[in-house]
Amino acid sequence: MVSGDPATSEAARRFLNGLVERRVPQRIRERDHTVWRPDPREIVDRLGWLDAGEFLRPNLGDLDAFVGQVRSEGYQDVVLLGMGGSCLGPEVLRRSYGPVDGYPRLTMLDSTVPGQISAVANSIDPARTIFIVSSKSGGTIETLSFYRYFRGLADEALSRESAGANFVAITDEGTPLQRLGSEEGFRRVFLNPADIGGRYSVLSWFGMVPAALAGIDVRHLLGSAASMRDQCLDGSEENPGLQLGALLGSAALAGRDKVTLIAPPSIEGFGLWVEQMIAESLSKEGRGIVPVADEPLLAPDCYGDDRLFVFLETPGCDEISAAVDRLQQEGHPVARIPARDCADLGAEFFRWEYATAVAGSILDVHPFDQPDVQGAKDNTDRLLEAHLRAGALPEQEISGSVTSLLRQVNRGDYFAIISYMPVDAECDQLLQELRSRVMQQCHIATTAGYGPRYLHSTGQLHKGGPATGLYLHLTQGSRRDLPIPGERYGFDVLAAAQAIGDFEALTKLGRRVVSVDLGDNAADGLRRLLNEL
Ligand SMILES: O=P(O)(O)OC[C@H]1O[C@H](O)[C@H](O)[C@@H](O)[C@@H]1O
Repeated sequence: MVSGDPATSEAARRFLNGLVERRVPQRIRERDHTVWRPDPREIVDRLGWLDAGEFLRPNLGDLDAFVGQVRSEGYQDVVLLGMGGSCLGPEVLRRSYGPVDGYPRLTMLDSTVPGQISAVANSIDPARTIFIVSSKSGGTIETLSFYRYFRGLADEALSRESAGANFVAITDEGTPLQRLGSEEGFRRVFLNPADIGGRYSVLSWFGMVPAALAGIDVRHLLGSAASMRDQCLDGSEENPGLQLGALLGSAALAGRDKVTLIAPPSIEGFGLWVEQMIAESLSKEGRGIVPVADEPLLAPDCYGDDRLFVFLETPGCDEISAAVDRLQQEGHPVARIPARDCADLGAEFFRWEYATAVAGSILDVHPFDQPDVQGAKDNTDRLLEAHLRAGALPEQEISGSVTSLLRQVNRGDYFAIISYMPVDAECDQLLQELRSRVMQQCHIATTAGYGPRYLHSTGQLHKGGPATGLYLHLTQGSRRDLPIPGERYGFDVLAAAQAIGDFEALTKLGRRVVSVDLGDNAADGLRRLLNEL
């Protein structure tokens, strides 16, 4: 199962035996909540992902008809408005499959930063775009604000009466979004089974509606997931989800709590989804696993002994395979999962969902809740109220420097860059350089996330996981605002309230965090930071 480090391999084998002896696969199949907790709450009503494909299969004809109708009406674009579990799965599919001839182009919006919203708005014709408003709870502030903004654009381009046809919702029954959908004339509201949690929802309507609209073969995805599900029903040591879960859990207990996913470029977006799956499911109560995704792949001596590498190995990724071989030769534990690019994505989604649930049982953490995400949301609400009262937000505290942060590094720490700015290829490249420098100089794991996306993913880890994080919080001062129809604040204020709110949450917990304002030009600001190192 794992090469490079016999101790990690031996421990995983032992835990795997123990799981089989305790009949864990059979008990998961029977929805036995005692696999995780004596209390069934937020467990028995969160295991619907085990059967998501079964729920969808009889509805696929209906989905085909829906997609056929949209295509026949000549829509050019589909924009998915959603956060966290409601958009990361579709984002992996979008990046992995790319545009499909004859189908609308799929775009994702999960940022409140005005520049990002304008970039999406400028790239589409709202009259010829289907907007998918996607939210399990139906009450997520970002998603509903995006809706208001784009509904405003569509109303202007069409008319208030007809623009509803450009909107589709995916949500649970009885949510505010379901009501909004029927009151405001949406083309369709897809109701998802309530027992599927947000981050476990990619193989349900949440993933399959955007995928089908973008021309992705959802039958193939579900078929691939079903074959993995069948293998995960197996009560023996051959169960692939059980094997990965045993490895993740046992390695973390032995101090290898930085699970580093290495994926080939063809499916590299998969890391974004795994990051949320692990961070929100397994990092709480002061312990857990730190997911490391999309990190630069460097020489073996840049890594500490707190790593477990999992390599999704696809044919033809020879350079990456050679670098992974070197890690293994130097004694780093590496698990290799053979994959066939997009063809196996359905199976990998299911394998990691299952393995995460198993690892939760080993680590004695509740894998279906996210108790520390709420704190930053409460801070945001409080700051927005303060803004309404006083007409301004408190200033973002600018504190310390990247070098002062790195002086505090201890063995086993991780360095997390959290940045509130539009996603941009040049900045992505500079952020990767920053991560490389930190890895080379300090030999610690690094992560990078854009705000507010990370709040719905690694935000749980930052606040609820082990206190081993060093946080570089990057903002961009104030920019041109973009109004949110019906609100007394705009997106710039919302994004700033989220940035300040999370900074305050981290500070209050005594986390090591510095905040740096990158100035008007984010790329120049990042280059200044690089010069400091
Ligand atoms: O789908 P929604 O209800 O809008 O939730 C979106 C996201 O919100 C929260 O931050 C949760 O921590 C995430 O797990 C969830 O995916």
